Amino acid sequence: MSTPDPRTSSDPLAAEPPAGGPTGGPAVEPLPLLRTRAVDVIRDGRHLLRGIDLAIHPGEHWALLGPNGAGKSTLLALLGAVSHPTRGEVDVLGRRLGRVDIRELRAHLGHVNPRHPLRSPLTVREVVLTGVTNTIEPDLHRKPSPEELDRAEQLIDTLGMAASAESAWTTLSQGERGRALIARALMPSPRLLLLDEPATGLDLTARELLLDSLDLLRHQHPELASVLVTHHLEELPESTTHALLLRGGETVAAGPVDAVMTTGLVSATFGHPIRITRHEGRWTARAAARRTPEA
Ligand SMILES: Nc1ncnc2c1ncn2[C@@H]1O[C@H](COP(=O)(O)OP(=O)(O)OP(=O)(O)O)[C@@H](O)[C@H]1O
Repeated sequence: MSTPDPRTSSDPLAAEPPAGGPTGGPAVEPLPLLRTRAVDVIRDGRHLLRGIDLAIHPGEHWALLGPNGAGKSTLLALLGAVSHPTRGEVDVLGRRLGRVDIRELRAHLGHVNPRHPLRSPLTVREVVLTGVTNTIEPDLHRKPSPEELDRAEQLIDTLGMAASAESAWTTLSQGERGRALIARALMPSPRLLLLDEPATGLDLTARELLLDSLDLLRHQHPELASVLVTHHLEELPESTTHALLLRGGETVAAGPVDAVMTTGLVSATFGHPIRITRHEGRWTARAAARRTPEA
């Protein structure tokens, strides 16, 4: 099979987006990196997802929000080519799930699993370098190239881990591990980064460092797209562009973040009156007062 020319190909697996605009002919709407159409997931006779339609383009940063059991992890598993839909279509990087080797697809996705099963005392740098081979332990038969070492250093710096590059994994805090895992997931230059509740269990400083790092990363890599799953609006980086609200396996709303993250739609999603405010780019959610306390 011949390799498509990344300068002319519209293949989202290609390293660069197709040319367009003033120097490359008429601007073309980039192909979505992820697309789902009328997706249902049924397991053990239960509808876990129903009628999910979604398109995620380069440069978009989606929040996937919903209460416990809404189907967020089930949807992320489809987007990460980890599982297949029961009905409907899922295109990941232009490839239809069910028609391609999903292991090949996964190599182009940065999937951050907060339950990374590493037990040995590798350093942060060594853990980040395992992203090249997407293995838990280093491949002892393979020496990292100077370019890979440089990239690891840059990512460690972007994720705010330069001072801990030599620290052993086993001694890291949960927040430090989270940031190291994002750097690891970015080693193969994925077009898409999937983050499953990256801020869960972090203290305030660790959460803010993580969110700052994500903002910086998105600024430095404008073509990257991402999907971040959370229950908490406070855990969303300022650079979030879009949101999908899920309840009971169905979409409540999906689209640009300011149109979706509203008091009415978030309240409907969580089944509770919740007041949303956005201040200096970040969101807060508070239960709306249902009655005035008696004097
Ligand atoms: N293999 C399965 N068979 C049957 N039910 C399942 C299966 N996997 C998940 N579920 C159920 O599907 C529903 C959605 O689960 P999912 O983990 O996707 O939700 P979630 O939004 O990620 O929840 P949480 O916020 O609690 O992590 C849950 O009720 C869960 O119990």
